[in-house]
Amino acid sequence: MQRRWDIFCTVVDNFGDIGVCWRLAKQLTQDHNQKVRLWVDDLLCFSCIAPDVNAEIQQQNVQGVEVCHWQTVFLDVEPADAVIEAFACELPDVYIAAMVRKHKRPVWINLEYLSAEPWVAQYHGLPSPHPRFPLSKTFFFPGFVKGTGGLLREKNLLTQREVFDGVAKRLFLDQKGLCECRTDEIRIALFCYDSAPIENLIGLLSDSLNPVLLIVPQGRAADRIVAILSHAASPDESLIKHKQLTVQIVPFMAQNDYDRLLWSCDINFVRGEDSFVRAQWAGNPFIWNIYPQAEGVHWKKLEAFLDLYTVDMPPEMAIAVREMWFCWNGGKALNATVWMNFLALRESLMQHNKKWIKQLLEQDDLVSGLVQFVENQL
Ligand SMILES: Cc1cn([C@H]2C[C@H](O)[C@@H](COP(=O)(O)OP(=O)(O)O[C@H]3O[C@@H](C)[C@H](O)[C@@H](O)[C@H]3O)O2)c(=O)[nH]c1=O
Repeated sequence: MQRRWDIFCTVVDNFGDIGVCWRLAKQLTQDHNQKVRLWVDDLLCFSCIAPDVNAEIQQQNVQGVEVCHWQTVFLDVEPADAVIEAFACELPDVYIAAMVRKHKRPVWINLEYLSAEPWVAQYHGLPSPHPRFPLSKTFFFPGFVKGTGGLLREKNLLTQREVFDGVAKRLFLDQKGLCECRTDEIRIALFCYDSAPIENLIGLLSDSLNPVLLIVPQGRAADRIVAILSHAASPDESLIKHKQLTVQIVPFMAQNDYDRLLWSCDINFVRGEDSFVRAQWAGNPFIWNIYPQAEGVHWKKLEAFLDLYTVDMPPEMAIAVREMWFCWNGGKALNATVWMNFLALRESLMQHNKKWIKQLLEQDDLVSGLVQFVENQL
């Protein structure tokens, strides 16, 4: 049944908050024929991942989703049937009061951050009564195992990814002005935080046995690489060659194109939450730079994911993956042995990732779970 949804998103930092909400809004609209309003407080950040969004327009229709600028003074609007507050952002009081006044109370969901920690399945689906209003919201926890809310996955994602290999891939690379790949060249996409040991990686890739093409979206990591390789920079600074390494700095891409970039590369360095999940659906070897949190809380999350992801790997393979990820997150120095051991696993990781995807497919995707949950409540 077609329901109306309001999704509220505050951009804390980076692109992950709006990245997740935008996918969620699109999937509700396109895969489930729902009517979605997406309230975002930072349209400029949004327009980086969705160039169709005009940061100057307060209310606009983008790919079937009604995009609204969430401003401090919130107008009295009619709440939808289902309301999602993303990542515990606080709904405006005036909106909550309108929810209370509705004859049929909306289903209120707090969509949480993704974690592989075992407690997630226990907390997923728990209600939380509001301290001031006679309403209750439900915690929805995305996750990797049964009993959690699952992961964002469009209905036709894996089919699209399969048919992409071949002509479509070449066309995409061409369109994006990405260098022609030599047969022995390793193509790597790099998206990471400042804390990652980029200097070490650049050194290792420069001395690589094979030529390497490193594709880096504009941003702080790209700036650092330009600084590191300043002696080798070409006049336009978008293509830098140093020994075996070619660095190509590319404009930040629309989200759909970024997916295609992940499908096109031999190895994907990803970060945060959304690109991390997309790298898993891409199926190529990937290395996760986890969002660093105070007091090292993120290490537990990293371990929890690695426990799930490596459990079926032969021990040497599990060790090599753990070592690489540990070093990439600053646990210890990244050296040639760690990198070479990881690189040697490329083929076996492709095979492993096929099994991993199969395992992930055993659970419903996040949006199907949300739609089902809302239908059961209304
Ligand atoms: C590199 C690139 C990314 N993207 C998209 C993919 C994702 O939707 C988004 C990046 O989001 P993430 O991978 O999650 O990384 P992030 O670091 O940008 O976001 C983070 O934000 C913090 C506030 C959260 O606490 C983190 O958990 C995480 O979500 O940007 C593009 O659309 N084009 C690009 O060129």
